[in-house]
Amino acid sequence: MNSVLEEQLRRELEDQGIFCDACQASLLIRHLMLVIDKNRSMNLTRITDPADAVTLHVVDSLLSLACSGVSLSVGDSFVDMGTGGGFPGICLGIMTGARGLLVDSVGKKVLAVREFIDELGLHDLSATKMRLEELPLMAYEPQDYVVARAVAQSNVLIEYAAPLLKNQGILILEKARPTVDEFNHADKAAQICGMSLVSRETFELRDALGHREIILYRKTRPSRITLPRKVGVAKQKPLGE
Ligand SMILES: C[S@@+](CC[C@H](N)C(=O)[O-])C[C@H]1O[C@@H](n2cnc3c(N)ncnc32)[C@H](O)[C@@H]1O
Repeated sequence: MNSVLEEQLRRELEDQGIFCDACQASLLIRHLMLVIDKNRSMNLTRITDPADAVTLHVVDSLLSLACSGVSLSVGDSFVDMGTGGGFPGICLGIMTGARGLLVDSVGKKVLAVREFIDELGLHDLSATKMRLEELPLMAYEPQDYVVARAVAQSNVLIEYAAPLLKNQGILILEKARPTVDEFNHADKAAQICGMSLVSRETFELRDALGHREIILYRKTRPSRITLPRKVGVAKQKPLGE
């Protein structure tokens, strides 16, 4: 079963221009199977058909690696904001060897992600239970990359990410179909938070399973406001709206 899924995964990633070796494919599918298994006792995903989950979770989590503005690799650091069952953080860690901190406010999800990390032997990844607004107040080093998939509107994510990134650090947003309004709000929030748009690339998942956009922002200057704002304010009074 796993070997069929590994082949499917490698083929679909290759179609997106992403090379995945046999060892990486094996780890990525083992993570997916751990998620599907854990999903029997807690809510991590609605997608439980393994072949669909390969596309909609694993391939989807890795599309940013096809973007020319992303060169995440060993020695780089990243934060996965709102990791859920480890998407995209565990997938990116397996594919790149980068040092990742996977963050979620739900303790049960973080415990599950820690189990997955231990089981897969991913020593460069760790998971912590925290609100994203509180993360910059902890003594974490400024990050090379911050990523988020399916967590909040782009302007909110830009506000969460700005104080986590080092100068020239990159924010990777994975979106289905952002509206013109969402994009305009993000643009204004980026100006306030000291971020600049780098690129916006579109991808199609196999068999019309989904249209995706990977939007990159770069931290280029200090924020015009003090960040982070208090917990909850980013969503209650979103920047740029
Ligand atoms: C829809 S899930 C997506 C999970 C995962 N990124 C994925 O693509 O499967 C959104 C996750 O973000 C987390 N989240 C949302 N807002 C958060 C915040 N302010 N701080 C920490 N985690 C947050 C939620 O607990 C949830 O696990």
